[in-house]
Amino acid sequence: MKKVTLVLSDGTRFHGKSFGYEKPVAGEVVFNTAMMGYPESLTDPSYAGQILTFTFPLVGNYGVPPFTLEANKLPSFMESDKIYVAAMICADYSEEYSHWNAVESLSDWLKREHVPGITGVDTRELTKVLREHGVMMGKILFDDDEEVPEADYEGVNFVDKVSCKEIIRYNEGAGKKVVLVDCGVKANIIRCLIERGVEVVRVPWNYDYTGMDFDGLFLGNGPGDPDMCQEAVDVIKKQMSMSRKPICGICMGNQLLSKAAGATIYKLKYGHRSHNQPVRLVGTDKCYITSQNHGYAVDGKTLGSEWSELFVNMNDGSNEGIRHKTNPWFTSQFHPEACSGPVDTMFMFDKFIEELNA
Ligand SMILES: NC(=O)CC[C@H](N)C(=O)O
Repeated sequence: MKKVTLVLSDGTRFHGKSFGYEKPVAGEVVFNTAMMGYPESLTDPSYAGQILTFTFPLVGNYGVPPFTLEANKLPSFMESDKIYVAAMICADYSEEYSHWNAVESLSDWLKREHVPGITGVDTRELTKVLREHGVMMGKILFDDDEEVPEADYEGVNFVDKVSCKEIIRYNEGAGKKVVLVDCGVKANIIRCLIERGVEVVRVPWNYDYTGMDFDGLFLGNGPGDPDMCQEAVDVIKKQMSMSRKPICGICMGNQLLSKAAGATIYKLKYGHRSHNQPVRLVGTDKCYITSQNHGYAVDGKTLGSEWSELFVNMNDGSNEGIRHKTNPWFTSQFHPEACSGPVDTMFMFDKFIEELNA
């Protein structure tokens, strides 16, 4: 295994060994504390532009599932059609694997998709650095004097890079029609809607759907800074001024609806990326354990007077969703579709379908 170095923007260096594709890359270095789910995380388009550190030490031991498509054309085991992270980092890569659906090793997959992977890194120390300093840009170098393509995270419109370019329809003629705004949507969000018997019309992130014939609007997840997506916010505002059709949003969807509701966005120090984020349903003592992957947050205090917070994070008090006081418009910052992670908040989809049929 070739030696490789991660250099953070503050100059901190971490050394490890390469087990993926060998090319220098740069990206925002983030960490996820989940214990499993690397096929789903690596293919989650919300990680575009980021170097993902897995804090759970052992990675690769259950291999990689095949890229097969279901009848509805969604990938059976992945969250999209390819790996979106710029690179991945772990402490102890296992080339040996065992799992009922594994067809290749993580190393072979990364190499085939031209994505670097580093093992042997002290990921506890790296995570401490990121927690204390906040997330930072980083470079992965195979030789010390290597030229790395320049990369930025802030100020880049990653959504435009990963969104579909044309309308895609699922479950045509099924019944109620849902417009799904694709900011980089995960497959399981689409699957959760299809399973509930609706037709899904997936549109590009900046598409003006307000003139279309549909019953409800769904705003999906996506990478990068929501402030880069003003075009999407303007269409949401237009839609809200025209009708009170149900609207639901997840993650980036929460941020975009909140912006349309007048709220401002700020960057979290090191984000929420894990399977065990506790959120409280506002006005109750009910707490849910949720799957999350986000670096930005809604400032709940800046929401318009017609809106209130729906969920708050029990670790840091940050916003985890909003609701309109009279119209069926609501969101979550967490991922009710899981994939991977706990499925305790699937009721978000049921609630949306209930509103469609109300
Ligand atoms: N998963 C998402 O939709 C993430 C939203 C946004 N890119 C953030 O980091 O906050």
